[in-house]
Amino acid sequence: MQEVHGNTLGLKPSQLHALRRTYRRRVDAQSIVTPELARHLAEVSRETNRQVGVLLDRKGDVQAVVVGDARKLDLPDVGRGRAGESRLRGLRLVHTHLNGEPLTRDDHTDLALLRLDLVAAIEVREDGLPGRVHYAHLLPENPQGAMWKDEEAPTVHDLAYDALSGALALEDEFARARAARRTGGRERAILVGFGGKGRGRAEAEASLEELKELARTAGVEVLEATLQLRRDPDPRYLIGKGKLEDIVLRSMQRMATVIVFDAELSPSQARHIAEATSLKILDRTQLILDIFAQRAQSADGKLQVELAQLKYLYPRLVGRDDSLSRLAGGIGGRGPGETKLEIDRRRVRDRITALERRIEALGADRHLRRKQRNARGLPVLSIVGYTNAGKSTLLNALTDSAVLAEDKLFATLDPTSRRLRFPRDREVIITDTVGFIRDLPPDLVNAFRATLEELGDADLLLHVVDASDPRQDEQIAAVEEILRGLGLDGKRRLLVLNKVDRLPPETRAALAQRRDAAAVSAVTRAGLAGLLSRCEQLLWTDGRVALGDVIAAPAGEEGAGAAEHLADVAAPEPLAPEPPAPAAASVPGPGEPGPPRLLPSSLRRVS
Ligand SMILES: Nc1nc2c(ncn2[C@@H]2O[C@H](COP(=O)(O)OP(=O)(O)OP(=O)(O)O)[C@@H](O)[C@H]2O)c(=O)[nH]1
Ligand SMILES: [Mg+2]
Repeated sequence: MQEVHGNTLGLKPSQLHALRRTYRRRVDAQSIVTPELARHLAEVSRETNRQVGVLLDRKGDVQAVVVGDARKLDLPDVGRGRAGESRLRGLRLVHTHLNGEPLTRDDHTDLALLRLDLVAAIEVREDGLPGRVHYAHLLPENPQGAMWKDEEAPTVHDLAYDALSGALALEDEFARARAARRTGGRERAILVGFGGKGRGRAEAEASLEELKELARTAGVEVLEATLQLRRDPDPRYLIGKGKLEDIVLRSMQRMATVIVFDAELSPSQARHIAEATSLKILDRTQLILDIFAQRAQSADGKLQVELAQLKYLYPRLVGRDDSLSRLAGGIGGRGPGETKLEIDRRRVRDRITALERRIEALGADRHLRRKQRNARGLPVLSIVGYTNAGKSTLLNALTDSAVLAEDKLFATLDPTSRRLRFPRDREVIITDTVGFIRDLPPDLVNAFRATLEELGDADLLLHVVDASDPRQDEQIAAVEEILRGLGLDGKRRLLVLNKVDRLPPETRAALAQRRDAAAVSAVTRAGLAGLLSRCEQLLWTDGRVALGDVIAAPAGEEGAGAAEHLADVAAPEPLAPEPPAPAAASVPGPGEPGPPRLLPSSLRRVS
């Protein structure tokens, strides 16, 4: 005889026996419950003063008998992981309520989370006979956003709902909606912010805003964003279990395909959450990695992103295999190459080693080219700054070129260099770099170390800030922190407050003064002449004397003012077009003439 699940402790042998006998009962496939079964459940329930329930399959056979306490019933594990997003579980729960209450929150949660065909509660009357029946089934996506429909019947005899056809029709609807969504193609995400000790509400909210930007950049449709403040992170789920339940319910309602956490999840948290929700789970780092994977253009960039992804993935490749398939494909599972993530740990490790070697080899090339460039003795001006600060736009404005600039995070991945000519025939190399971001994943910093180390050659760093962004203080701090991590904090740099066209004129000069910065607008070109003369001063007047000092240049007076044209200040000169990716043999040997252009291709584009 099969086991009776749940709260069986303290039941009399006769009661247990009656419960076990329930397994012999059958219902026809269409009916929610038969009057006989309802009477039996009500009787045992009244006698034990506990809720009693059965899980019926689609043939109408009893799959499990469960007993709870007077107010609730805990279902046994009915198997985790959905058969498919458009499928229901193929089980309906029929149980008793002792206090005449309608369906509870727990009932609805079970219905939704377990994707049951149906949940029914039979009121048990004082006399132990079955009374009203409340039942609910899930609903397809609807404009009201309702997840389920509640119905009731005065007695078991009045139940007219066809449970089997109802479930099949629903599955059809789900499948149709799913197919329609698939043609839409975009991932649909719920974002989850997290704050607590060491991260107050304001900071957590700002960070969540940034996560929205990241998601947008990654091409994810953000359905909603929710924030949890909690003193200590839950070791298992990061957020509280109740909150997670809410999120899963919402995700079902909104047909989300992915949940993105604004935190770095430990491998075990990611696994537990994925198991509890059957959804794809991403954290902030993975989202950033995905953006990089989508954007990497150069061979070097692709290798570096792949390396970072694999390093992130490696500790997560434990346990159930399907954690892998859940990671593979779509957002977060995209590799820049044709690498499939369905490879085992050993192959991942081998791949990591191989990638590291190749990146190192490319690094040696780069080193050689840099030496050549340094031999030419041109000063190097490198633009750094938070992502989306306007670095590429500034480079374009200064050199009249057309580097991709757009209102997305990490528009630039590969460093680009241009020649910039100052008056008196002075020339510099000006380079644009990948944008920084708060909590830049360490694997990514490491992977891009090779690219970023070029910053070590810079004579001056132009730290570009979006002066119109309310988060600029944190952004400046984040950039400084990353520069420190790269050992570049000793470099002299000039703060450039960009986008001042968005500020009221009277605050521009004050802000520039306070931060001892140059105020510019890369778009209207205001302040560019002033910026250039400060660069000139730092490079040639003060420059080369106190290398390694952070120079506090005289406070600027520019910032306000009409658009200034640069035509007579700087004659921009784009570099020669890039030749096809050079083979190792194409690196000129000693004495050989270098490439007929000012800059080695490695700087224009990492190759
Ligand atoms: N209003 C205004 N918008 C600007 C200015 N400079 C840049 N932008 C806009 O800011 C957005 C980002 O510019 P980018 O030049 O791509 O920024 P970036 O720093 O290179 O960004 P990443 O490469 O993504 O790190 C674009 O939509 C630009 O048009 C400016 O001076 N004023
Ligand atoms: Mg850029």
